[in-house]
Amino acid sequence: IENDSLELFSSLENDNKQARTFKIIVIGDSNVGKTCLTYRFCGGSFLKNPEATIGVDFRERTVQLDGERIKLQIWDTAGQERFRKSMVEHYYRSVHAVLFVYDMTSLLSFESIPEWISECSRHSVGPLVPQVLVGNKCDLRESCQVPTSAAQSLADSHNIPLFETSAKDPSEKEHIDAIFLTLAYRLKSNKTLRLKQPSESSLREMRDQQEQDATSCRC
Ligand SMILES: Nc1nc2c(ncn2[C@@H]2O[C@H](COP(=O)(O)OP(=O)(O)OP(=O)(O)O)[C@@H](O)[C@H]2O)c(=O)[nH]1
Ligand SMILES: [Mg+2]
Repeated sequence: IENDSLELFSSLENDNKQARTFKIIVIGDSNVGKTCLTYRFCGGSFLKNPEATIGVDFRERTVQLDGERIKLQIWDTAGQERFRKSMVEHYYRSVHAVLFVYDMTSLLSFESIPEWISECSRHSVGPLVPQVLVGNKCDLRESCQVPTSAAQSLADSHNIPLFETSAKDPSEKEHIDAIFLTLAYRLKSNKTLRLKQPSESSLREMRDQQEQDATSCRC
């Protein structure tokens, strides 16, 4: 009886324990599908007519990994320079993982990846921060401009895993889950990570900035 009640107690304790939260930023050129990918992961469906992201959109999903609840706080960032420049510092502050995205039908978006990687390092995102490279829009096979071999060698040279997927194709839904879960597993087992949460005041400051950007440069 004693054993049973101990087990019950520890499982109750587990349920009550707050889920650990990890901040994942999604980075890449405008129009590559960052909003659609994050929407697919958090909302389940394909977002048909997304607008260009201004500043950042927050999405969230809690997953259960080996009996632990993990909350993934996903920062869907803006690809357009004018909608992101005032926010860059906020993107990288206390980030736990990074997802780089390019569009498989746009060579230019792929050629930007090294710049996104170096922006990351300039903001002191070190090698302990899990990263993945994602080629999106694999459903548009005929218009593909980025050979898998080229993407793979870029990924290898940075020691980052590569995934090719589609936010649009419903049969890729589980694959998108797996991409985010790859990061979540690495975060869960990385005991050395500091789990600093963004403070309320810095979030407020960021939202004010976002409103300013939205009203001043919709041209
Ligand atoms: N065919 C296809 N189209 C996609 C896919 N993902 C996104 N799109 C389309 O690509 C366009 C851009 O998608 P977004 O998700 O808004 O791109 P973004 O990277 O968030 O762009 P910014 O917010 O400006 O940085 C939209 O017209 C989407 O419908 C995909 O997997 N396949
Ligand atoms: Mg967007």
